[in-house]
Amino acid sequence: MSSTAMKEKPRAAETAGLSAPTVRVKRLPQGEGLDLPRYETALAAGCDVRAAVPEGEPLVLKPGERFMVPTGIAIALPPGWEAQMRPRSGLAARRGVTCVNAPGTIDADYRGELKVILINHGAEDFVVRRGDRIGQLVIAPVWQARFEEVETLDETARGEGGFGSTGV
Ligand SMILES: O=c1ccn([C@H]2C[C@H](O)[C@@H](COP(=O)(O)OP(=O)(O)OP(=O)(O)O)O2)c(=O)[nH]1
Repeated sequence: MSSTAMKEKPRAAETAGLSAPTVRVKRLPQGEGLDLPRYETALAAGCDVRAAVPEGEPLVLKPGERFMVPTGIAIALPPGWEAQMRPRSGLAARRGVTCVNAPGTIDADYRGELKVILINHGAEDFVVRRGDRIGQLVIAPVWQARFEEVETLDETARGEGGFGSTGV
């Protein structure tokens, strides 16, 4: 990371009228020695997470295979925030490797190890080595709504149209 990125205080959330949350990160034994998530550029939205597969024991994802890759970290988000586990576009574009469940949802009350559920949509084996950057975390505010059961919903111009109803 550039030292400029480190010195600048987080700005994007402040633009939206919120102050940046503090996310507590716990390094798990299998994450020993790996870099913790960090923003690589001043206004990056995501922080890369790394594969905590054992040293010298790379994981091989054959075409079509998927695997829940450990990251060696657990986090505590403050209430009202979520983390999204998203694919890295470079891996997607170059290798066809993405997250099956993108964006993965990390709940504020989850304390287990973060995992990246990778799938290899490419035509070649994809090798994951210890420390490889396999996904990125985006921290975002989230609401818990009140759900209210009703008999009828208000009418709209769209009505029940969806799934391409407006054409291509
Ligand atoms: O890509 C992901 C998605 C989820 N999780 C963790 C954090 C999240 O809080 C927990 C549960 O995820 P989710 O709610 O999507 O899973 P579920 O299948 O609905 O399981 P549960 O019944 O445990 O909520 O799993 C990850 O580590 N990586």
